[in-house]
Parts: sequence; C-alpha cells; structure tokens
Amino acid sequence: MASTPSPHTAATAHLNSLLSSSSSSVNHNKPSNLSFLHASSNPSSIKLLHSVSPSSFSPSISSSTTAICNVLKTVESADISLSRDLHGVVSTSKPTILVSEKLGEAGLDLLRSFGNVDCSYDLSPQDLCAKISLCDALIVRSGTKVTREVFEAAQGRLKVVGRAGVGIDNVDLQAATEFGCLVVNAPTANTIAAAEHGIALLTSMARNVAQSDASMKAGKWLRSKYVGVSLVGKTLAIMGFGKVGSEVARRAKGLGMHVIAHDPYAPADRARAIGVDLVSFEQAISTADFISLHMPLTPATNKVFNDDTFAKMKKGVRLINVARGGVIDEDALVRALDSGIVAQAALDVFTVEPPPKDSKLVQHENVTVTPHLGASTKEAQEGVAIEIAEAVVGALNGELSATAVNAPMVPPEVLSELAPYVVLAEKLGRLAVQLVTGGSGIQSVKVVYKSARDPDSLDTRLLRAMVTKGIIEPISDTIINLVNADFSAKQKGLRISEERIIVDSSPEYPVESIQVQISNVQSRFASALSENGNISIEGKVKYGVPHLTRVGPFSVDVSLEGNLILCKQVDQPGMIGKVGNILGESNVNVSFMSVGRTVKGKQAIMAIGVDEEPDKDTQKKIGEVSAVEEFVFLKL
Ligand SMILES: NC(=O)C1=CN([C@@H]2O[C@H](COP(=O)(O)OP(=O)(O)OC[C@H]3O[C@@H](n4cnc5c(N)ncnc54)[C@H](O)[C@@H]3O)[C@@H](O)[C@H]2O)C=CC1
Ligand SMILES: O=C(O)C(=O)COP(=O)(O)O
Repeated sequence: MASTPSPHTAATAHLNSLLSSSSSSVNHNKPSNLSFLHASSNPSSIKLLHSVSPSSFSPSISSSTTAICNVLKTVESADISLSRDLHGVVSTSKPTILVSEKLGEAGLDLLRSFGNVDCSYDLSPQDLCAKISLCDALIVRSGTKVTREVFEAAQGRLKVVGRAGVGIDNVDLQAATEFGCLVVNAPTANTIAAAEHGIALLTSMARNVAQSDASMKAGKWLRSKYVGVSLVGKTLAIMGFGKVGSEVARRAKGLGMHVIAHDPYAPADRARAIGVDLVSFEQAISTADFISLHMPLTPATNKVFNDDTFAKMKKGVRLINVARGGVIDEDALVRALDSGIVAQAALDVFTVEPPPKDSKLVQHENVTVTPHLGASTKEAQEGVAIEIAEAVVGALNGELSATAVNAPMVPPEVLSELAPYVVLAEKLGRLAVQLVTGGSGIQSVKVVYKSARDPDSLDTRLLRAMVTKGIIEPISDTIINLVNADFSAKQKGLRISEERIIVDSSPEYPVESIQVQISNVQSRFASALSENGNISIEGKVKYGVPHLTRVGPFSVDVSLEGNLILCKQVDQPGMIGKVGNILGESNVNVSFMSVGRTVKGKQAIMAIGVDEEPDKDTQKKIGEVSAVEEFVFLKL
C-alpha cells in the first residue's frame, strides 16, 4: 500500500496551488488561478442562495475528467515561480510585469527584484493587446484603458491588474472578474496630494491666479479685471465625503469656510467629528458658494452635474473637480458658465483625457485647468508606486491583497486555518459532479457545513468557491478561481446554496464536516443518493488530510488522494480480498480501503483509494464479481 503524505504537505501544497497562478490543464486560454474570492454574499448569513438562471449544464465525465486541473505549486524559494507560457509549457521564469504608465522608482525597484519589468509607456490599445498575452501582471494609472479586449487578448495569462492610484473606472472590472483576473489599487497614498490639489484649485480659482499669470506673461497689468472672491465664511459643499473629500473639508475649515457635504454612504459621526454637516444632494448644491467634487465615477454619478442640477445651483457658484470628468456633463457646464450660473470652474479631470485642443470648456476664460495632476506629487507617486508594487507582488505570490477591488478579502489567518478544508471542499465538489449521470443537468447544489463555531465566526466564501471550482472545472473548459467562482456558477445556471449546522464539538476546528448535495439529477452510482433522492457526499479533515466520510446513507472513511473506486456489494466476507486481488493483478496500487454499511449482512459500500486508473478490463472484472451490485471509478 502506498504511504499517506503528511497532512501538512497535502494542505500546504494545495493551498499553494490555490494561491499560485498556473494550471496544468492544456487549455492555455483559460483564466488563471488565483486565490481571491469574488462573492457578493454576506459571509455571516446562514443560508446563501446564488443566481437562478433558466439554463442548466450537463456533465460529460469521460472526456472532461482529463481536463481536471492539477494546479502547480509555487516554488517557495527565491523569486522564481512556476508559470506557463502561451503554449502551455511550464517554465520557471520570473513573472513578467508590464508597467504601462510612469511609476515611482521605489516601486519599480521592488517589482524588478521580483520579476521581469517591462516599462512600455504610451502603448496604443492595439499594442497593449499585442503585448498582454506575455504578461502576468499589468500596472496602470488613469491613462490606460484596461478593456474587455485586453482581458481577451491576455489569453488567460494575466493574473493581476494593479491600478497605481484610486479610481478604477479605467478598468473593466466585470471583464476582469469573468476572466478570473484580480484587480488591486493603491487607495491611500495619493489622498493628501489630491486634497491639496483641490485646495490649490479652490484658492487659485477664487483669486484668478492662472488667468492673471497668463495675462501678465502676455505683457498686461490688469489689477481691476482680476478682483477675486474671499473664502472665509463661504459655504463649501463637498460631494463625496471619502478619503479625499474629508481631507479637503479639514483644510477648508482651516480657511474659515463653512463646510457641508453630501455622501449617501458616509457615516454622519465621521463628518460631525470634523465639524461638517451631511446634507442632501439638493441642499448641498442649492446652498453652496463653492462645490468640490470627490465621488467616484460610477453609473450612478455619471453626468450627475447636468443642465437640471446646474439650474438648481446658487447663481455664481464656483465648481472644483478633482474627481473624474465624467461626473459632469461638460457641454452643460459650458452653458452654465455662459449663463453665469457657474461663475468659475477649476478642473483637473475631463471626460476624455486629454480633452480635444479646441474644447470650449478648456478654453473658457472662467475655467482653470490642470492636466490630471491631483496625484502628481513626488511623495504621492513614490507612495503609490510602493503601495501598488507590494500589492501586485503579493498577488503574484498568491497572497491576499488588502486592496483587492473585485474580490472580497479572506484574511490570511482565516485562509491558513481553512487550508485543509479548502482541499476537502474542492475534492467533494469534484467527486459529487462525477457521480451525476452524463446528460443530467445540474442546477442546484447545496453545501452543508457542520461546525461548532457560531455562523459569524466562520467565513465560508472560500469553501463555497472551492466546491464550485470542483464542480465546474471537470465539466467545462473554464479554470475557476476565487475571483470568478460565483460569476461562473451564475453563467452556468448553477445555484449554490449554503447551510450551516451548529454541532456540539470543539470550536478549535473551523469545520466539523462538509457535505455536498446535488438535487434533481440521476446518479451513476445509485447508492450515493440519500433518502431525499439527492446525491450526497460528506467529508472531514482528519489530521490535516481530507477524508470522504459518507456516501449517500453509507459511512466510509477514505483519504481523498489519488483516485477512488466506490463499490456497492452485498455485505459478506471476502469482498475486500476479491476486489483487492483484481486490482493487484492489474498493478493498480491500493492506498486505502474502507467499508461502510447501513445494516449488517445487507448492502455495504467499499471505498477504495487507488493510485492508478484501472483499465477497462480490470473495471469489467470488478463489475463481474457476483456480489458487486454497482461500482464507479472517480478521479480526484
Ligand atoms: N485627480 C486625481 O489625480 C485624483 C482623483 N481621485 C479621485 O477622487 C475620487 C475620490 O477618491 P477617494 O476619496 O480616495 O475615494 P473614496 O472611496 O475614499 O471616497 C469616495 C466617496 O464618494 C462617495 N460616493 C459614492 N457615490 C456617491 C454619490 N453618488 N454621491 C456622493 N458621494 C458618493 C463614497 O461613499 C465615498 O465616501 C475618486 O474618483 C478618485 O478617482 C483620487 C486621487 C487623485
Ligand atoms: O488615483 C486616482 O484616482 C487618480 O486619478 C490619479 O490618477 P493618475 O495615477 O495620476 O493617473
């Protein structure tokens, strides 16, 4: 019999496989395999229902099992990692990181110590698409549009997009998620720079600094033309009271302004703490002398400043935008400037960047412009570069990023604790799907966790994603990872629900057992059906190793390594020997064997762990043993 690998090795190897990026599957077009979970669910809820879609999908095990992903382990030493080139060939080369816009040196140094860094600035969209399939990571600022075409062109190699800054409106997050590509940003390092730029625009606009500077340089001395307005005592409305907005508020308070803010998601006590009243959108825009924009560009904020909203503003209002050009309807702003509703505007950002040279807005005499300089201080750029380089290197190393944008975070300590259960979850999914008769559409899967922990302290998102991975990968050509698991399930019309059962055991272990049930399908192995007609298998982690502990109503105990034969027979002496002999004669090494029965002398189930796949003849011989009623060979 083969020896059992150490529990630690099994769990660590598999965890690495989840965190690393390559798969041995031959389809190199598949998205990569990262350990980040895309899930929109509340981890603390006991039952979670996911999408219902009219479509269903059918497993065809024989051909698809060959596509089962044997994920490669990350090489732990130095900075070398296993990766797969375009032809599916495994190499030990360093990852390639494409930096498509200027990044601070400290960040570049960090990246260079880890991988091959290709700094190619000003790539056309076509050139970016041409290059991207050779890259494991892409680092951008606001100037690179990371579109669906880019993810398609990446052919599954791109594992992480790092946005060296805050706004991720230039990255197609939906496409990234669908392709299993993690997106991380650097959300904190440029906050002060953006806030300071907002204040710079506010004060310089109020005193016509840019216009009077230009006029002096043109040889004029126009003191009466450039009389400004004072700030003290004026009302400033901050639209978007997040990191930048609140720093602008603090500074404006120091200038003696009365600051109000509108942000539907900001906590009132945080605003109150710095002496800012949170007000409605209408109240903010109708009472402010100055309006400073600090919300992200989303479908909800797109052109939120338009003819209608300008009409509601106080005549002579002054507008500052250091957020995103797209939140303003720029034609409407020109009209508002011409009519005097808006006395002045100071803009750092534009709907299209750079804006057309003849842009009426840019040319308007009451408008001050800067070319998206909010984050452009030496300090912010060094900070952002380091922040994004660390996040990207971490992601390529399979670590969880605190700044993942399209993947809820599972803290590293939770990940480490769940490591063996993650292996178990995937293997149970993989086994359960192979028990379905080819042609039966799978629509509904339930994962039942028995645990002594209260639901709030058990985060099952990782486990659910791995069950999903186990179910989908053998029957499709998609590599599932924790970014795209939920999305892929939805796409396949697969509804995955979860249930937690609190049991009276030691809360030291996060999970007592995991059960996977597939309902409304036929099974290739009828004994796997529980009383309610669902395919049902259950497993536990024992000494760090995943074990199969129940098949339908039968208790078994076999470690989930290698492959598995499930055999139902009449409970009688000599069966282990008979089947064991047949396997031995065919040189199939048996690693584990376990017999489970419901009633003595009636039917029993034999679960046999085998290293090799028995050939057809051997399988036929097993089927011909008189007491054997049914059997199935399953790949793990
Ligand atoms: N010009 C530049 O170089 C820079 C621009 N930015 C931009 O500034 C914006 C804010 O950045 P941060 O403060 O770091 O982000 P943040 O996420 O900390 O704050 C954004 C705030 O906007 C709020 N918000 C969302 N929808 C809203 C709505 N419909 N109405 C009002 N508020 C809404 C959110 O609740 C959040 O509090 C982003 O768009 C970012 O891209 C940030 C840094 C530099
Ligand atoms: O961080 C942001 O959202 C910014 O807008 C900064 O953009 P940039 O990195 O300077 O192109």
